[in-house]
Parts: sequence; C-alpha cells; structure tokens
Amino acid sequence: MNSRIKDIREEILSKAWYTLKRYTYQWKTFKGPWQEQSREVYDRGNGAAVLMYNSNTKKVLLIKQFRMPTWVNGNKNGLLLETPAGVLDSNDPEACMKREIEEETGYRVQHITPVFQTYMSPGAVTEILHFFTCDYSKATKVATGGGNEHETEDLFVEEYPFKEIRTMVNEGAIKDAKTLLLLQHGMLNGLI
Ligand SMILES: Nc1nc2c(ncn2[C@@H]2O[C@H](COP(=O)(O)OP(=O)(O)O[C@H]3O[C@H](CO)[C@@H](O)[C@H](O)[C@@H]3O)[C@@H](O)[C@H]2O)c(=O)[nH]1
Ligand SMILES: [Mg+2]
Repeated sequence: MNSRIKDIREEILSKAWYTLKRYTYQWKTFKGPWQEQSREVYDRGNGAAVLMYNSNTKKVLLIKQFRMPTWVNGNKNGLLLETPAGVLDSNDPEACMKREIEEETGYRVQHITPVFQTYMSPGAVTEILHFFTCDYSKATKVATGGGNEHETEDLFVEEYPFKEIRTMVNEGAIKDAKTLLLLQHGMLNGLI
C-alpha cells in the first residue's frame, strides 16, 4: 500500500496480443500538494532469462533472432544476440525457464540457479524478469532447438568462447539489456 496514491482509474487502450492500459490517479507529490497523473502501462506478463555457459568447453550459448522493435529503432538488420529467454506461462519461473531452454536451444537441463529479478522498463512496462544461470554440457542436448514454429519463432543458436564474449561486453557489442546484465554477472562472479 502507498498512502500517496488515490482515485486510481484504469482504461484499456488496446487488448490484442498483450494489453496496453492508461492509469489516471492522484499522486501526493514530494513537495506536498496532490497532483493528477496519467501513465500508459504495457502488460506483457513476466519473463525469465538464463546465462547458459559451458564450463568444460568455456563457451557461452546465445541466440540470434529478428526483433522488430529494434529494427524500427536503429538496428540495421534487426538481428539481436540474446540469452535464451521467454514469457512466463505460469507462476513457476524455474519450470518455465527450463521449458524455454529446451524449446529455444534443444538442451534438457536439470539444474538452473536463480540469481536476481529486475523490472526491465519501469516507466512503461509492468514486466519483472527472473534471471538464472546454467552450466550446461553437450550430453544434455536432446533436440535442435530454434524456437516454437507454431508461434512463428525463428532462432539461431550460437556458441562463443568466454574470451570473445568478454571482449564483446567490454567493446559495447551486446545491445540487449538482459543479455548484458547476465554476461556482466557471469564476469563478476568468475563464471565466464
Ligand atoms: N502473433 C504474434 N506473436 C507474438 C507477438 N509478440 C510475441 N509473439 C510470439 O510470442 C513469442 C514469445 O516468445 P518467448 O520466447 O516466450 O518470449 P521472448 O520474445 O523471447 O521474450 C523474452 O525476452 C523479452 C525481451 O527481453 C522479454 O521482455 C520477455 O519477458 C522474455 O524474457 C515470440 O517469439 C512470438 O513468436 C505478437 O504481437 N503477435
Ligand atoms: Mg524467447
């Protein structure tokens, strides 16, 4: 509860694949007086993302895919290098993450480690992202991966040596926030 907010009204602006709402409310400002504020809020559910590193081969697994929102905002071919990630389809982030790993990468992993959770774009998007790490091995590969064709997902799986990844991070070549967070976490904690 927050006693600084009252008279909240919500209005659906768009309800298609996900939901966009406008919230209008009274906010008690830090200066004292009440003020009416209005904010558009996009609800695409919550998500999960994982740093997949192989401590034997010393490689990190990343996926490349076309991301339309980046293409309309400066990413020339629209392709983005990211950690595996997915939208949660239940209240169990760990189970969802494991399903998503198998769908996107073809690995059926037993253990993943929760590391932190963050709001990804708190001015506009409700999403909390659950972050994990996973030390994977070749032996757990059960399928080719590449995403769910029914959902028109089309992913390309790549592996990068730790050394190359560290250079990419330091030179600003990673353009996706969740991926940068996880790679930096891996570097800070001696995983990669
Ligand atoms: N038809 C249609 N399909 C959509 C739309 N938006 C998403 N999809 C389908 O839904 C799939 C969702 O795939 P996931 O793997 O579950 O999610 P993601 O797009 O990888 O999202 C992850 O990364 C995002 C960006 O960092 C995160 O925001 C998200 O929570 C999650 O972690 C997409 O690949 C696409 O096929 C849409 O507007 N229309
Ligand atoms: Mg995904």
